[in-house]
Amino acid sequence: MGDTLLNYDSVEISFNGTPVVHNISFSLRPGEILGLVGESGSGKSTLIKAAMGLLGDNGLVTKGDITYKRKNLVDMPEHELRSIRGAEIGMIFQDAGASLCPIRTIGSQIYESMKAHGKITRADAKMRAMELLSKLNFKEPERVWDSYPFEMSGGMNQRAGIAISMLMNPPVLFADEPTSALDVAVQRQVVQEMLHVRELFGTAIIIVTHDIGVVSAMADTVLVLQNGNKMEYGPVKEVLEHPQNVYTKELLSAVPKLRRSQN
Ligand SMILES: Nc1ncnc2c1ncn2[C@@H]1O[C@H](COP(=O)(O)OP(=O)(O)OP(=O)(O)O)[C@@H](O)[C@H]1O
Repeated sequence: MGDTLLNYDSVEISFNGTPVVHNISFSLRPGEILGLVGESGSGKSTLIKAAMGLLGDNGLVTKGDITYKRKNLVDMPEHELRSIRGAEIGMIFQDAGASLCPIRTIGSQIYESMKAHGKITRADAKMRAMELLSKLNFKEPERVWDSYPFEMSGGMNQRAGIAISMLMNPPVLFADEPTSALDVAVQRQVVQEMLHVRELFGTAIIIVTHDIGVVSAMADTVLVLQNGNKMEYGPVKEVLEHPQNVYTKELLSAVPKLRRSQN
């Protein structure tokens, strides 16, 4: 697996000494989109938080390794992890609007986050942001820059959140339930934007979702989790068309909301 970017090898994660994620292995190649699916509490968020060193005080990777570009993230000191987060591995969450500061414009927040990663003037930050927002087909990039989060719809905030996380051009993007707070039409726009990001920048994406429809619309590979255990893992077509176990079949019985053919 020469060109693997991110690799989970026999990972166990525990909270307060009790394992909640068991023996999980998978890998992510440049430009690959992996769907991480499973019901609430199955360990999806915990798996991606572990790579970022965001498990909190009582959470720990108790077995196995998580490597990014061959560096082990599991025992990496916090100051090194900080330089990985954002610049190497970008993150977007369920509700970008809520994670944006309500009393500052999107433009100020973009400028702040770019300044945190290196010296840049406000004018240069704005230029880079305008360029990126245009590439991602935002109709009025200037308006996004000048808006407060409450002035934009949930879908626009989510799309802006994705664009902001791409300003550093990270090779990997973690998207934790990025569509679940949105209605179906807007979900489709967010899925389109993530596909566009992959197309433009070759970004590898792990999308955490409980929506098999989102997985079938955008993922190349899928990992199905139940109670912290790997139920299935493989190419999306194979897993969705020929699920091997009852749990996956049950998940699939929910009507997919999005399909590749509708995009
Ligand atoms: N900080 C924590 N302290 C203790 N237990 C935790 C903590 N965070 C998660 N857990 C436990 O780890 C398990 C996996 O949780 P996790 O949030 O990763 O699931 P999930 O699949 O992402 O669920 P959801 O879809 O609801 O976000 C659950 O049993 C949860 O209770």
